Amino acid sequence: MGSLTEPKIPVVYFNKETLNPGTDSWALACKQVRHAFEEYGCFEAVYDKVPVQVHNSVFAATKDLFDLPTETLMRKTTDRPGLPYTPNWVYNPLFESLGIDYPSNHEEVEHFTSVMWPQGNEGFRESVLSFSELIVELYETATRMIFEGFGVERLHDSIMKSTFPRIKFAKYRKPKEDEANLGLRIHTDKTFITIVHQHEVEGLEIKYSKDGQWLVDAKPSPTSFVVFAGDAFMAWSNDRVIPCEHRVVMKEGKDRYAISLFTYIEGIMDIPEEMVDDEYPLRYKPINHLNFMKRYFVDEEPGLQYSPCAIRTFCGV
Ligand SMILES: O=C(O)CCC(=O)C(=O)O
Ligand SMILES: [Fe+2]
Repeated sequence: MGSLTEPKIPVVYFNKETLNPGTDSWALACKQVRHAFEEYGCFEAVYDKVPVQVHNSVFAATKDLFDLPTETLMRKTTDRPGLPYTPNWVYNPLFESLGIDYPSNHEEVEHFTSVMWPQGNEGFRESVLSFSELIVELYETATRMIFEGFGVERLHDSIMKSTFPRIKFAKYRKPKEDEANLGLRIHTDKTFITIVHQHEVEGLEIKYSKDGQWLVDAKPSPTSFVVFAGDAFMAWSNDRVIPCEHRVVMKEGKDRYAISLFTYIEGIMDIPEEMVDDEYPLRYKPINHLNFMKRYFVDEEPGLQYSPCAIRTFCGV
């Protein structure tokens, strides 16, 4: 007999009850996020701390950004690895994205804003800072829950100290009549954790790795944030968590915008001993995540960044 409910990614509520470490609701949420990561490699966080006006103004800022000429968007804003600007290139012709490192840091956002708008753009800077503070806080809380769920809360503070966050603004232009409607081809993220926040137009599709079926994706909403385990998290968890493949399909015939927080780990990331046992013997060497990024985003063919699990080749034992 078929299931009566649609296959969905798990939903975890981040609200007054669950956000209180030490309470039963917190402990339950820790179990839920661990289960979601082990089973699906992702979950939807329903997070009501982002006021609707912050949601609206950061997406208005995103539209302003992509209205700038391509030559402006190509300007150098950072020396850190990865691809700060991804133009509409051959792999994903509808997609372009641009990132800001340490997006809740005032100087970093000011620097980015002054490169894009030498005359200044206070509206952009302030909307990005207000939104980033909240999404970075969500990353910290979600990671705290995940670590507690796996019994490695002792490592949380050091991961936070070495986290390098980058916010990525993405625009997917609506396909022309003779164009395919694939916005972003199927991939896993090269991050430690990714949090995706969508604006109005749907399109994110997520695959359930255990049986390969496409899950009902999280619909855009000001309170919806999809938390993905990236390839570096897979290595850190010693393959207990397998990142889910996902893609963007443009179904609504409209331009689409999304903002994601991508996190990377600076320095050497060891595989915690708690992740290793008879069922999961050690599968990875300690990882320099940023070197992995350099290799797969800068030196190599850009297409390699979509190949799932490149991290196994990079640092598998
Ligand atoms: O736009 C989205 O909803 C997802 C973006 C994404 O998967 C990515 O940039 O890695
Ligand atoms: Fe992704």
